[in-house]
Amino acid sequence: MTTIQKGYGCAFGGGTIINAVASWKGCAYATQLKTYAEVCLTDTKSVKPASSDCFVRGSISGNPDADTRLIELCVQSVLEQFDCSKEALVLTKSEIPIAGGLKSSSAAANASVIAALDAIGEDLSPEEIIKLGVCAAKEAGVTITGAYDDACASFYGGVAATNNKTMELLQRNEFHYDVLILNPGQSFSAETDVSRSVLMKDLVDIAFEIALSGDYKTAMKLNGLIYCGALGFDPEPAVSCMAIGEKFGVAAGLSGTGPSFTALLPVAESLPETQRKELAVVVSKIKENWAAQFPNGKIYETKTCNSNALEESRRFSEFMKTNRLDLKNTEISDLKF
Ligand SMILES: Nc1ncnc2c1ncn2[C@@H]1O[C@H](COP(=O)(O)OP(=O)(O)OP(=O)(O)O)[C@@H](O)[C@H]1O
Ligand SMILES: O=C(O)C1=C[C@@H](O)[C@@H](O)[C@H](O)C1
Repeated sequence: MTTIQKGYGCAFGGGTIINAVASWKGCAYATQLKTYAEVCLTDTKSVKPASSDCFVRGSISGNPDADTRLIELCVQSVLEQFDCSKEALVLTKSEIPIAGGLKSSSAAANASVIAALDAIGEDLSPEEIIKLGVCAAKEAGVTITGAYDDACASFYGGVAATNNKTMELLQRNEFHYDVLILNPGQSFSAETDVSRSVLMKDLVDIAFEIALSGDYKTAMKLNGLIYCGALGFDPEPAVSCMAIGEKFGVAAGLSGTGPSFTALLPVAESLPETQRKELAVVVSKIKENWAAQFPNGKIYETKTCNSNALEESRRFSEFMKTNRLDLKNTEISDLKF
């Protein structure tokens, strides 16, 4: 089997302002945690189909048991759209924990669609790229509403409010915060209780209007408490974090369908020296507090992201191709482009 063309894409993970499961309307923001994808087109029929209708074989670095159907469907859709009869391998490498509520599926979908386009040398509009990934996510069964909100945040960066039923982007803004993430460990975001969430539709609608008014932090706090109530999560990680970060107006809440929580803090570099030091103490205290609550959990320190995934992907592709690298043998920490 010979690889004849390669393509690269990447996209961002994120956090939730409003989970769309209750009312189809959602709002999400992008973080700097990324998923990278590499697509290799091959010139023989030796790629073993993952299922009878699929001529793309996927793998997820470091996660041999994870479900690869989403990325296979993404690449297959691109090849079909351009009548490309080649077979393909798609590999992802990611900083985003899988199925934790941190938009891992949206990032993987956007990254693999972009990588497939790069491999065949074709373009689609941002909207077409996002919708292709959302359709693949629906087909793969990894989403309830299609998660167009997450997909838009992962692609455009910033904060995006959408109607997931009509796949409309209602609002997109720049979003500048430092972000703390608690991933408690267990991952089951696909197994959420939809009917208990829908019970809260009237409350979530109020939170969504608050988000549209631009008060994203209040919307996020409200959304977090509503969904913790509906889904049986203890809101303590969010409340204790906000108590520690009160002086800095820290907002925190459940992300997606859980189990992760995210917190928005002021951008440290934007503060005067003394406050920056105080903020660093607050960050340490939040991390200690979360670690005590979830000894097996993982804590991530990142920032919101306001870059566009397609532009980021072009830089990534050029870096990989110029340096003749392949994703399998390259550490994420070495992807400096
Ligand atoms: N790096 C990745 N590479 C390939 N597929 C991935 C990757 N990350 C996630 N997925 C796919 O997405 C699925 C998880 O989707 P799920 O919606 O449950 O998680 P999430 O997107 O992290 O959560 P949420 O939508 O609540 O933010 C995985 O089972 C896998 O199929
Ligand atoms: O599966 C879905 O449809 C969704 C899952 C979560 O990420 C939510 O945050 C999102 O709004 C919708």
